[in-house]
Amino acid sequence: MKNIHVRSTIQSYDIVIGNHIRHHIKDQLDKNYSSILIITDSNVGKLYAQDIHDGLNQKNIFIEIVDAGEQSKNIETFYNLHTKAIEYGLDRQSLIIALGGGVIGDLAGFVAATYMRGIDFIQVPTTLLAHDSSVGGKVAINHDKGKNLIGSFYPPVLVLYDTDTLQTLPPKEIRSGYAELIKEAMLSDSGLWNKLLSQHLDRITPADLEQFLEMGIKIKAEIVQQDERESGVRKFLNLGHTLGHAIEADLGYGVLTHGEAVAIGLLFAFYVSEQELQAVLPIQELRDWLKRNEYPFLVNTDRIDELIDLMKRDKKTEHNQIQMVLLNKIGDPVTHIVEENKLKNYLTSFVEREIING
Ligand SMILES: NC(=O)c1ccc[n+]([C@@H]2O[C@H](COP(=O)([O-])OP(=O)(O)OC[C@H]3O[C@@H](n4cnc5c(N)ncnc54)[C@H](O)[C@@H]3O)[C@@H](O)[C@H]2O)c1
Ligand SMILES: O=C(O)C(=O)C[C@@H](O)[C@H](O)[C@H](O)COP(=O)(O)O
Ligand SMILES: [Zn+2]
Repeated sequence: MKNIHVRSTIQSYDIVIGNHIRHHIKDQLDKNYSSILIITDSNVGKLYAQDIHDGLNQKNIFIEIVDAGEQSKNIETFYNLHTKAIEYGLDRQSLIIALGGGVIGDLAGFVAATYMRGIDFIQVPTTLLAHDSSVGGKVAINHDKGKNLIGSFYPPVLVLYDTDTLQTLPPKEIRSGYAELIKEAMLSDSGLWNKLLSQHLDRITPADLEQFLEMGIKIKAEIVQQDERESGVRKFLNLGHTLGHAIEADLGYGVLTHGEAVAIGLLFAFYVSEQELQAVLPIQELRDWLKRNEYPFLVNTDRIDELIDLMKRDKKTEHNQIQMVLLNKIGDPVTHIVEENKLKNYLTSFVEREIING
């Protein structure tokens, strides 16, 4: 079992990583909660909700199951969960457990952040992608006009990462989580980039995945500890997301996974870095790796204007100026204002080069 401590100005917490630790969640609680609401989704609930329930070994445990998928990160599901919390009689000494991937972590975390102005919550991540989403305290739901536009910074009291649950994760979701690992690798000079790109996802071992997941968590934790509320270096964690989020909203939430959309965004960030910063980057290596590993290159090619509008609504936009995270080289990110007309030209030629002719 490994323990990574995350310092927070709001609420510091531990990330406990281990195999089969979901059965022993009670050992990690340092409070006596009046009641516990486990929020999970229709896939994860079937597999792991009972284990968590039994591992808690107390009275007043409730389970709420939402439909699996990105569409559940919406205002209606959020409201319904509040209704359930009220009906179950949750009070300020109650706990919410987010059991699932990033959708559940973001959704249940935002319910916890807002129920009675905030009650404790624990992240029990079950996807590879959640090495990113369960750390750092960003919780949110989507709006039709953009990703995560309604949310808060609200850290969990604990992250309990049972890596055994990754065994049941479909290959598509491994691919999705791996894209966020590649993002973290681009931000760091830890050697993770070479390690990740030397793998093929069909042949990756659980031990390798666990090692990468831990490295990803450490890179993320290091950044959020320096800038919890994203006024500076935390923006780097948004590498690939200016376009990635726009693609997700434009295609309709859930058409691509978050990681698949971010992967396209990462390639675009390389492309814009070459144009704007004259950076020399391993763009060919990334493109080839993504193709070899069957990442879908899907963008509505006739909706460039709509994509630019969505990119303008990105949370990094200030005074109407679009800000992207670019790279001078691997391990050397910068935030950079990209003028709108130039961005439109870059996106048009990127789409022609990578999506239409790719
Ligand atoms: N808060 C943050 O800092 C942050 C960071 C990155 C991403 N995100 C958000 O995370 C979300 C994506 O998270 P995700 O990729 O984990 O998606 P997800 O939660 O939808 O999970 C992906 C799919 O895998 C299934 N699943 C989950 N765990 C499983 C398991 N162990 N076995 C079998 N099936 C399992 C789910 O039911 C779902 O169908 C997006 O909404 C994204 O915006 C948030
Ligand atoms: O933790 C962060 O900060 C990130 O940007 C991590 C991203 O991978 C994640 O998708 C996050 O939810 C995006 O945040 P947003 O503020 O752009 O919605
Ligand atoms: Zn992300």
